[in-house]
Amino acid sequence: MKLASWLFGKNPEYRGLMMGFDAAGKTTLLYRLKLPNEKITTIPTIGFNVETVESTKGHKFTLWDVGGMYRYDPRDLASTFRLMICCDKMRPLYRHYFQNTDVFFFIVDCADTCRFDDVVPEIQSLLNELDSEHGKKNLWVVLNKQDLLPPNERDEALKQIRTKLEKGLSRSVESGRVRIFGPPGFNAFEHGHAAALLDQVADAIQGDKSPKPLENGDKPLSSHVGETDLKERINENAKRNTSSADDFWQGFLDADLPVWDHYNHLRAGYFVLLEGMACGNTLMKCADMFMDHVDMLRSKRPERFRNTTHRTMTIFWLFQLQVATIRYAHFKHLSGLTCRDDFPQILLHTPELMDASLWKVHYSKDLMFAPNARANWVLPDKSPLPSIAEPVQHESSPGDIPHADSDHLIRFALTVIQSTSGTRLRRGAVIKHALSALQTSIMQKRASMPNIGPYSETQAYFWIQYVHAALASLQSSPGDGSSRTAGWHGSMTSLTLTAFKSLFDISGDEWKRYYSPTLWDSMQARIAFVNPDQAPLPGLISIPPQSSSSRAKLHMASKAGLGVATTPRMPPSESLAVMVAAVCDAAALSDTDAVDGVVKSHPELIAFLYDTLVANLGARAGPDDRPTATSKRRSGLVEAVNKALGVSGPSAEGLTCKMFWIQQVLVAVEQTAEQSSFDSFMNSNPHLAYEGLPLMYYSEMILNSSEAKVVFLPPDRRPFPSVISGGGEMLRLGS
Ligand SMILES: Nc1nc2c(ncn2[C@@H]2O[C@H](COP(=O)(O)OP(=O)(O)OP(=O)(O)O)[C@@H](O)[C@H]2O)c(=O)[nH]1
Ligand SMILES: [Mg+2]
Repeated sequence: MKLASWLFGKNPEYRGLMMGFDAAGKTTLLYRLKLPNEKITTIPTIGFNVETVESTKGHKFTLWDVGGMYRYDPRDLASTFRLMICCDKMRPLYRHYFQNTDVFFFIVDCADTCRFDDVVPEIQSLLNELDSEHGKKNLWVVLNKQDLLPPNERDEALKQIRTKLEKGLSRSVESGRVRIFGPPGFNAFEHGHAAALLDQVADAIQGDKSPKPLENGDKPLSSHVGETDLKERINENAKRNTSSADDFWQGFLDADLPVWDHYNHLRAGYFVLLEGMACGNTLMKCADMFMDHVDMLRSKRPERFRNTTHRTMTIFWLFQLQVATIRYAHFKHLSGLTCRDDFPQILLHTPELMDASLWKVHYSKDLMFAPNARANWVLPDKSPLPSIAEPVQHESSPGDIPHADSDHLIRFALTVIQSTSGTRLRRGAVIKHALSALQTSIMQKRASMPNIGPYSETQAYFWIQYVHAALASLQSSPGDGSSRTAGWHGSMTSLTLTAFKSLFDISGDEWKRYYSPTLWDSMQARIAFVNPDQAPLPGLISIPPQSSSSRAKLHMASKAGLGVATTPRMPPSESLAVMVAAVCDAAALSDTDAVDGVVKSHPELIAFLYDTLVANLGARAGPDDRPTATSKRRSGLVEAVNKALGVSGPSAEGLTCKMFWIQQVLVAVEQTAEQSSFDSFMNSNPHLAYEGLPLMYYSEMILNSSEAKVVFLPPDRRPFPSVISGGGEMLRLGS
């Protein structure tokens, strides 16, 4: 069983943080350690790089390379950008970087004499920061770029640098807290030098016997109260609360619960999770549902339901319930979801939940009761939240329908309708664009899967019409909805293929009512759309009585995070093709719209970022890029990113989200041929069209935190791509 770590939560290795002024060589050093034999070209790090590297003695280090932690110089354009993302707004969040870090590096550019006077004060303020918050930690000052010192002056220059550091940081150097590392000639390009650094650090850590490597494993939640006590309380409550699950839920909806205590809070929260996730809602949405309910209870029965809503507290408990539910399901080897009646058993499996003060393990009182935490979701400041166990990925999720060869067409159609309804995109244009991509994708698929039929324009259009008719019934007004929607209240846009097929009981043979097999498979039908010969195409399709809406709900809840498969995967190529078509159409439509940086949808966001970044990026890195040659490009990049950061709109909320997309588009721009048009750029980088991409890197909890809005948080699911290969050379991008 693999474990997803939770923001800096658990790592089997030592954790190191690389800091220093811009262009000191942090990224170069990191990638020299990671890729000993490759040419390394860098551009300024936007946010972070993170890599796991191994010392020659086999010690693993997860190294974070944080771009630019230095002061603001108004003459230097680059630092404007740094200031914005890294200094003022970053300071309160240093704790997120420092937490669980075993060793710190401060990389110094020995050839940068202009800024050398700033090095000691910078390190000093860093040490103060570490002192106050993180106890005694080791800091290694690395004397880099010695190859740039003139050979005949090198020894003298190095001596001066060392003396300055030792004087300025005398107490810390004497106590061994600060160690200076800089054997003669040290430079980040040489792997031998970098490897020697890591070995010394590993030796020092071993010698100190501390810090110890972080534990791996699924540690239980910790609580202030004993487990036996908690279990007793759970059993007592379960005995007292004998109402059936349905009666309890009805009582909650009608504000008619006899007691509103911690146990019933949890029970109601668990029911809301089951209900909300079955409609494809995220945990954040479930929290909204819960708070709406509680508001309603309070307004109906203020004497019984007193507590006012608190967003962080609500999300904290719902998340705990989600984790406990998943753990219980794994423990019991349940293939599907838990049900309402499992509640007491889930609690008994994770009794800590019964401790109403469990939040104190993770949050300080000051943080929890601050107005910001009441109104927004904030990340814990004391200890990370528990990790969600990530099960082995099963090929089929619960409720999955065996793969049929028509699935790819149905999925294609579903994505067309989902991506275009409610937008101002031209469905016709998107379909036209997407069909040619579909044609290519089918041709590729047929090479390995001969059971897939050849591309047919008629078949593709038929399914678009059919899916459209089905989804139209979900959008019908609530009055007539009850008969047609068979109790389905989920969102149309989050419906997965499996859930959709379950809901409408689709087998893949539906076309037979409309087309004769001869016409359906004819060459004529492949080339262009032909009208049906058996019955006119449907305009509206109701959910059939034999529909398995419960299976659909099960599948949605599982996908939303209450069952198996917690890390999302990339959509299949036919869906991506539609999304690419939508982005290209948005770009064609938005000639003037996004000039002020206001984008209304994801496609508009990508089109805007592409325009902004490509227009401002300037010349690309050449094969001979060394410090001076890259400086122009560095400031061009910073300017481009600054402009791109001006974007706003629902798809670009918060700094983490913006920076994520900027980074993704930048990497793609660097990888794509210079002269390519926007359409071919998108066809080469279809992942950019997928709005859910951030969730492949970030958990929902991080991405939706109020911290993620104001600072750029590192991903907790997987590192950003930071390697670019093009024209035979590797370019390292600051993540
Ligand atoms: N000659 C020489 N150049 C180096 C050395 N280390 C890095 N460089 C160059 O210095 C420039 C900056 O290096 P980076 O590794 O990007 O610097 P950084 O510290 O990551 O910079 P930011 O990401 O902006 O904080 C690049 O052009 C590197 O090729 C070194 O030891 N010797
Ligand atoms: Mg860097």
